[in-house]
Amino acid sequence: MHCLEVNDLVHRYRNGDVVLDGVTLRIPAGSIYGFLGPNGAGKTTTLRLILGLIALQHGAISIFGLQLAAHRIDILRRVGSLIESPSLYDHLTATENLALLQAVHRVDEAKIGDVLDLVGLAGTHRKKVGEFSLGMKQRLAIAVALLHEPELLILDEPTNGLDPNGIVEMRALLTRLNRERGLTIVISSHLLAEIERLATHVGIIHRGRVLFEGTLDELQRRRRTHVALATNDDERAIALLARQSIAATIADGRIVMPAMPNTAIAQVNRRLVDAGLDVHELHTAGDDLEAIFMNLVSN
Ligand SMILES: Nc1ncnc2c1ncn2[C@@H]1O[C@H](COP(=O)(O)OP(=O)(O)OP(=O)(O)O)[C@@H](O)[C@H]1O
Repeated sequence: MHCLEVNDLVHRYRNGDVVLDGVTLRIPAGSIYGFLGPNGAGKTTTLRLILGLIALQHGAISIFGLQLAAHRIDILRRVGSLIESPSLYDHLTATENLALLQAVHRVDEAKIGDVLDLVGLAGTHRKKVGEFSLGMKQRLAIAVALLHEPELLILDEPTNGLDPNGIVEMRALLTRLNRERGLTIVISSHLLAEIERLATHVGIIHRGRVLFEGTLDELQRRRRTHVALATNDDERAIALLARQSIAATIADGRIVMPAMPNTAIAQVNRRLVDAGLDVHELHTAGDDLEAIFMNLVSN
């Protein structure tokens, strides 16, 4: 069952070019869906349309099997989101911030403690949000999004600006929400590495068009691999490899060779070492997001 279906969205900002050009997405219930694309690809615009924050110009959106256009209020009551910067009051504590929204959503007061526990902010007590780290603020923003117990959580680049520790915490939180509460999560990002560690499904958007949609496994299968090598004399190494008919080039300070089986990699290593070279690094690596885009676009 799809929790969210987006069909043929076309969007153009006033006096601007087309920024979404037929975007169709299928987000399975219970998935963590990574919505990937470089800056300016159209991720935020798509998410704004899904949340009814900007007017739909063309196409259709259905959430929980209901058309957004006809059931907007009922649907959005069941959706939590974090898009753009969260509106939090710096001079209030986490509990006080949530208490304001508790009144708006008319949820039980006990829910405040629940969501603070869930995002790991239960111990902040009298600390004002103005004194929070960025990671704590982001987690509080997620607590805000969770207060009314949504079934679908939509997050636009929630790890932007977080340090590595904050990113790890955010990933752990989202995985827990998905596994323990069965929440469907859509998370946008421009970082493949981030999505790879988190998502079950992936949609890749580039210049307003969806280039790929499928499971993470399907994406990995499309990902071309290569062998990366670093030595103390890369030019000599390339010459030695050429003699074995291995086409090697230098990219990003490393020698890059076509993918090969482990036995062939071991043989390359042996030949280089026998020739007196020091091998600092030798491993199989996958394309990065940029290379995946190039591959998808050129296909
Ligand atoms: N309010 C706006 N008015 C005019 N153009 C806009 C507006 N918002 C976004 N755009 C343009 O629409 C295109 C898509 O932007 P969008 O923010 O949806 O992309 P994105 O994938 O979320 O990128 P980023 O990661 O940089 O936020 C960009 O070219 C952007 O300049």
